[in-house]
Amino acid sequence: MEAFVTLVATDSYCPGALVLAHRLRDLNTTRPIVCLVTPEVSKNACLQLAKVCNVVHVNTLRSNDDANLQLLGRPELDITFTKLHAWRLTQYTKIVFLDADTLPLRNVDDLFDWPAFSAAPDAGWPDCFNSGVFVAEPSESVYSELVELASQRGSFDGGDQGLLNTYFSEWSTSPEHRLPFIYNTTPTAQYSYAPAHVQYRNSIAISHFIGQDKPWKWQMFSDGKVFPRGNAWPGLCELVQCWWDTWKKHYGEVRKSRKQFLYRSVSLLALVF
Ligand SMILES: O=c1ccn([C@@H]2O[C@H](COP(=O)(O)OP(=O)(O)O[C@H]3O[C@H](CO)[C@@H](O)[C@H](O)[C@H]3O)[C@@H](O)[C@H]2O)c(=O)[nH]1
Ligand SMILES: [Mn+2]
Repeated sequence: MEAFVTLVATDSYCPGALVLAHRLRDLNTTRPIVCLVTPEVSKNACLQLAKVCNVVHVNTLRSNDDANLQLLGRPELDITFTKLHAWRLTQYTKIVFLDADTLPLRNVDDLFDWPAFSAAPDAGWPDCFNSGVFVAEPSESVYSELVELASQRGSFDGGDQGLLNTYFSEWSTSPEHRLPFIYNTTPTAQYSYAPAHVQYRNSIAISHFIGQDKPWKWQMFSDGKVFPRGNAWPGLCELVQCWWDTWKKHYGEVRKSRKQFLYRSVSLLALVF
């Protein structure tokens, strides 16, 4: 059996996982969806998640690597080592891991045709893979080796991506394990090559909102259209709109804020749970 797997280590990423799971289902996946959940996640969030996926409780794995996380500018990503628990899901022969901030734009069951370990290049350093989308075969021994490597050498970015790139270092020289970029496009990357996003828009399989600006932090006008954040370019607004349309489809319209003009996403969890 094969499964999609995601991770919710804090309530703040729960909306992401809910939209991801609904989206996979709306796009008619034939595979079960597993959500790894840590003890930090509230009971209410777990209840909501359990309605759309199989919740698997795991303990939090932290990198405790403040220096490298500082370099990455993301101190909150110390908990991403928890992702390693995906290798312990040995009841599945193959898994496709998707970060909670990914949004499939079409059915992506074809990812299961790829060999383990497969991943797509990272936009910031294409000789490294981005660890938000990968194909893997669960294995207790790989899990143990990853944990061992983490304790011996740590991660060069303080998160799972640095560790996994060190462990699967042959990835960069094995083309058969290199997923096309359309499986993990990153429209929020600092250098995101906007013209290519426009040119290949219809080929994108998965959009991945890397960085701190997650779709659930955006606001919306009362007509349901997203309020462009910062210098967001039109293609990005369209993708965030797609995320919000999925949310609205399954959880209804978000209540009007006191200002009457904008729907506030910040109170989104409170509105649903
Ligand atoms: O407070 C948190 C932080 C992260 N997560 C989970 O961990 C994932 C990774 O965090 P995210 O904010 O998505 O990281 P990115 O901005 O995507 O940054 C990059 O760097 C991370 C650390 O190496 C990798 O985990 C990512 O896959 C990679 O894209 C999320 O999607 C969630 O599934 C939580 O549940 N709560
Ligand atoms: Mn991510």
